[in-house]
Amino acid sequence: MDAKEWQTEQERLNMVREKLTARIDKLEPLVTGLSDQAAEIRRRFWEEVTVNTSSDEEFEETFYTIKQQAAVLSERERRHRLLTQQWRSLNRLLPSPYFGRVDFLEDGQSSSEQIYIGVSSFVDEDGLSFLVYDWRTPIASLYYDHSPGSASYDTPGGRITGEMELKRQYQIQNGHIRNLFDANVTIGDELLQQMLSKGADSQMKSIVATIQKEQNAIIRNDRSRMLIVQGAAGSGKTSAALQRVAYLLYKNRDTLKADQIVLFSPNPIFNSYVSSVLPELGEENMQQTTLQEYLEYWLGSILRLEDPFDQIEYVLTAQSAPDYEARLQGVKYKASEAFLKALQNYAKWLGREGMLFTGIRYRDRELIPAQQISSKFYSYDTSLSLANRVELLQKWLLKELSILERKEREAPWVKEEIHYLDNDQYAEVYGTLHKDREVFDIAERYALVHEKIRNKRREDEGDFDYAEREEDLLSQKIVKASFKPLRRSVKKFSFIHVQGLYAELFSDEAAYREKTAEDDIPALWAEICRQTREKLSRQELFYEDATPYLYLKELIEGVRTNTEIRHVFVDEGQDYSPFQYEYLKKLFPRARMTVLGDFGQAIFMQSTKLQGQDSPLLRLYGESETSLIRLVRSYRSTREIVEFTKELLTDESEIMPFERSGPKPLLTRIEGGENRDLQLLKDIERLKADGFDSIAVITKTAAESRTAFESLREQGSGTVHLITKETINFQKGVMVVPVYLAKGIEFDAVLIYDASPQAYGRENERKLLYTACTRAMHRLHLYSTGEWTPFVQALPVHLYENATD
Ligand SMILES: Nc1ncnc2c1ncn2[C@@H]1O[C@H](COP(=O)(O)OP(=O)(O)OP(=O)(O)O)[C@@H](O)[C@H]1O
Repeated sequence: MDAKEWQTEQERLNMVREKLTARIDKLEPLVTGLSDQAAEIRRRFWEEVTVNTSSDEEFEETFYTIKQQAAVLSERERRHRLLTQQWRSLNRLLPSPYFGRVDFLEDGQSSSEQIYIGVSSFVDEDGLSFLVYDWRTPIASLYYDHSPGSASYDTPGGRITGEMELKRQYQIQNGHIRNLFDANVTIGDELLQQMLSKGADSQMKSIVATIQKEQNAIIRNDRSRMLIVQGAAGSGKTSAALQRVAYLLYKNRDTLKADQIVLFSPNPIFNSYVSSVLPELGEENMQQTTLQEYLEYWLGSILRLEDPFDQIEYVLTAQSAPDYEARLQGVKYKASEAFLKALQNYAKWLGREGMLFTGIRYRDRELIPAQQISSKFYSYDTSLSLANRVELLQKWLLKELSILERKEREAPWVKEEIHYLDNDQYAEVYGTLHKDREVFDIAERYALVHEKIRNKRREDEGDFDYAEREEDLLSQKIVKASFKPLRRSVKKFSFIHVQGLYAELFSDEAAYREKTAEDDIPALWAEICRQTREKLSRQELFYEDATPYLYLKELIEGVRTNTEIRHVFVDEGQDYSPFQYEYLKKLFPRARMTVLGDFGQAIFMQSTKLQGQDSPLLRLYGESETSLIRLVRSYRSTREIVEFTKELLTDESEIMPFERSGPKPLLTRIEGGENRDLQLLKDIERLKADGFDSIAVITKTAAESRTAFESLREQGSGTVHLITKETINFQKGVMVVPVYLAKGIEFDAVLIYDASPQAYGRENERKLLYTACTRAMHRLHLYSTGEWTPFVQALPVHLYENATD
């Protein structure tokens, strides 16, 4: 780039910054002014209105003044919010107003337009000239999708075609151009190189300056009901998902709010890792949750739920347990669409027979026996759905309770209880009576007059018997309070014995076949039944049972839906079962779904394939409503690390490295665990000295993490942190972490604590090792105290270095 061009760019930058500063200066007093005004209105709110309720007119007057004051206040607050937003986005632009430029000559026009692209738009005083375009505007797509030459972009009014004459990228820091690149073929390889060679951070960063074409397609896809992204480790799936949220919020800013978008994340640390991307882009964060959190919310008060981490810990460590094989078969089966169908059939069967109810008990007696509830239930029209009949039943029960409640007022225990009431309760009843008395007095006066006229006393109106009325009211009160929990539990459907109904499914094979019309039953069904029932008898649920249990509960009680949510994002989507997807679809009937995942990292038993003919995800909304985008280029790791990790998988075609070089992965074999730990600590020190400050020692399981952590600490390392499933904040530093908790996260350097055949020997452990190794950005070390895992042994030797060589 010649100096003159650079100079021109710097001058333009100065001009834009001056205008930005001028606008900020102009806005600032308005922002503070409006805020003061709003505060003042709030402070003097009641001074401005005189409350007068002495007559209807005065009351009305007061009402309208309050309303008017509130309207003024809310208008001031709204304007304040808008101006503050503007002011914030201008301030965000100031240090680095844009990162890209394209010169575009639209067909039919005589001159080209220079389009500068930044994190938000900035329009000149004339209200027409865009000094900076928001990266989410249609025209900004040119920058991500095309190289110089013929180019086009889509607008709501149709496609605009033309010629891109220039594409330039900027690195601007505090108002100074640090770098300028003119891109030819793919955008910003150089800029991307620089971004990727930086160290890992405790927080994910936005990638708007270097979004790649395939990623842009994910971000801007707004046609499909279901968008599936199958992308290799480090290919930017999570990044694309977060920029997509920002895009959707921008594009639909009048109709979509951040809390109408929900992201299902793999674990709580991940939440903290990604939480700063959207605020960095000037948007509010969407809702973030884990499926476990959701399940806990609905089932946690009744049952103790196993979480997915305990499940995987069992799968990885309990191989020698006698019930191991059956448990694995159970996990797989309960994740399947076949089981979903079986539950649907079971619900139909229950519509005819077999419902289990819990009788309503009250003060040690059976108030409404289960048998009576059951007879009532099966007396309803069978053409009604199960849930509709349950709703009728609920109404009937509430009515029955009212009748029984009235009867109960006569019970001896109630009279007795009255004596033990405290003063407040008496006072309350007295207050009610007092009100009644006024009414009575008027009635009495009328009666006296009436009597005089007619000259006879009416017989039906006796004197108001306070004592009797008082007692009535008190017993009413006492009984009502004692019936309250019954009503509440009826409202919560506790008259249905869901636990029993779920357990019934697992009684024996013949019964299961009959109730579910299922014929493809796992071989070890008897053992699966025993395990499930035993767990339930302890008021506990396996992780694989939680979603099906909730599903059955909803088939009976009526489906819970959330119609507010418009977009559901599922990250690490390969780790959810087909069953769980069906559930999510039902739960969010008005939402579009974006699922991002990598089948190469499917380390849980209940995984789902994201692509291919047999992918249940393609069927979820039907193929015509579904788009699939594949990402194969890995941006996270160096070429050497990608080449190594890619060979760990059997299907190699799915990852391509990005051209960034570093040392080959280093294999260190050393006798004795203690020596290994010492060596590992030495290596950590060296890595730190090389400037890497996010270093992870990755183990297969949580149990192994704890042992490694203790041992490293004993060897004298005080600065190592242990990451457990309870950890919610992700911080830089040296950490020991089980692989399944490192999902979605990255580190400068990864040290695989034990790469022996004992740790990673079975086929289902291949993906664990792959997932662990793909967390590394710049350095990857593997350690073993004996043999190497067969997955490493099978690698061509030129892919790694040996520490002992
Ligand atoms: N277009 C891009 N420009 C700059 N950096 C990028 C880009 N795409 C991805 N990255 C970087 O690559 C790394 C991996 O991205 P990300 O975590 O989104 O990948 P992923 O596909 O979700 O990975 P995984 O499946 O392994 O969790 C991050 O550091 C991210 O910032």
